Amino acid sequence: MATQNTFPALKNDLILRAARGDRVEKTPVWVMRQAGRYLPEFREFRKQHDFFTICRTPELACEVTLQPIRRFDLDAAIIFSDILVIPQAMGLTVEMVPGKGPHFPQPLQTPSDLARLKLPVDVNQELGYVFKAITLTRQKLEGKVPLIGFCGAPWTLMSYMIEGGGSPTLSKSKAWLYAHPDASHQLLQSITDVCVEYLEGQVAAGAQLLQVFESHAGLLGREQFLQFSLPYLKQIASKLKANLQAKNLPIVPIIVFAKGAHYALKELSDTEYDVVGLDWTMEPREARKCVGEMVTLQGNLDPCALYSPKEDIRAAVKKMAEGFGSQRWIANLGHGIYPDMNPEHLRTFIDSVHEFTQQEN
Ligand SMILES: Cc1c2[nH]c(c1CCC(=O)O)Cc1[nH]c(c(CCC(=O)O)c1C)Cc1[nH]c(c(CCC(=O)O)c1C)Cc1[nH]c(c(CCC(=O)O)c1C)C2
Repeated sequence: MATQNTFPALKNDLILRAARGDRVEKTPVWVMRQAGRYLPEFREFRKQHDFFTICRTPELACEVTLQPIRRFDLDAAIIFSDILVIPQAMGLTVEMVPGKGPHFPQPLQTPSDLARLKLPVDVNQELGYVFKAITLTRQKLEGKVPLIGFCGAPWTLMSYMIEGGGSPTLSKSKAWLYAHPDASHQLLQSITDVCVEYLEGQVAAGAQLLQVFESHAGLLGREQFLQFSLPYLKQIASKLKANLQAKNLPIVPIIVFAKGAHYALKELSDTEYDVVGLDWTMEPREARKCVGEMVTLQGNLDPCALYSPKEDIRAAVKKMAEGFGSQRWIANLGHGIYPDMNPEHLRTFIDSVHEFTQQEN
């Protein structure tokens, strides 16, 4: 059974308090894709190392995770990895094509292809490299900020496994939902089982907060989301928390980020997730009215707002802070930061969150 390592004492627990709904003296902030191509030091590093080699080598993944923490006053680190390590663990080949993104040379085409998946997955064997990276990074962070672990949600991973890469319509994977609902549920359940064990392993390795990325929720309508996404998201949170408790591991807070699922915000808040992430299309006050007071919200500045001059970024952050209020909020962008963004504009975003949310006493 997994046992917890000992780690340096945590000096900044703002994000953990905000996630649990405890009082904070200022709003914590982190940014999706904060370790990545917009940083010149990451681009330099990538010239020397292949993407999945970085993910699979704990020392390299740790170094890249720490890059944004050295530069900015962030309140959390997120382990460098990718959501597509789960499809790899299930036996599919995934390549990262520079400048293009992920590519599956042999995606799933028909339900008979499910037989190609290597099931059940031995998570420790296939994904143990992520656990090692987490443990090393937690040590190297020296308690400066908490470390976030993550995974892709079942529908988002299923869609990559069928589309074979990014797709503007997801028409092939959505076709499965309508033409092969039973095979779709079978695949979604297999992915869910891996997600639960994978997140548990991340906590055992030292992750202090988790995020589940349902990046492709927006292309599902409400009906399809309630049928093919939400039940699996719910299963992940409830089974994970039960397993953590049974194994005497820390019951860490979990964030669900279902991009584009404005149509199911209430349902998302009625789950065992502690935090609901918002994309930039949702209005903070409306979202708060919809979800009530018992859940923390995360988000949600339009990432493209970082293209504006610094003064406008500050004004946008001030407005966002007024909308969310001072408690039960984790500041973030409404999706990941883009590769061509100026890191100094990200600094303005981070510093103005702290400036505008600092409490008097
Ligand atoms: C959390 C995370 C992810 N990827 C990376 C991280 C690292 C940690 C961090 O956030 O800093 C590194 C991470 N992952 C990738 C990169 C760039 C690859 C490179 O360096 O060449 C980086 C830094 C590659 C990647 N991997 C993926 C894409 C998107 C492709 C598409 O358009 O469909 C891309 C471009 C899949 C992916 N990967 C991820 C998501 C969920 C978040 C989101 O919605 O953006 C998704 C959808 C999650």
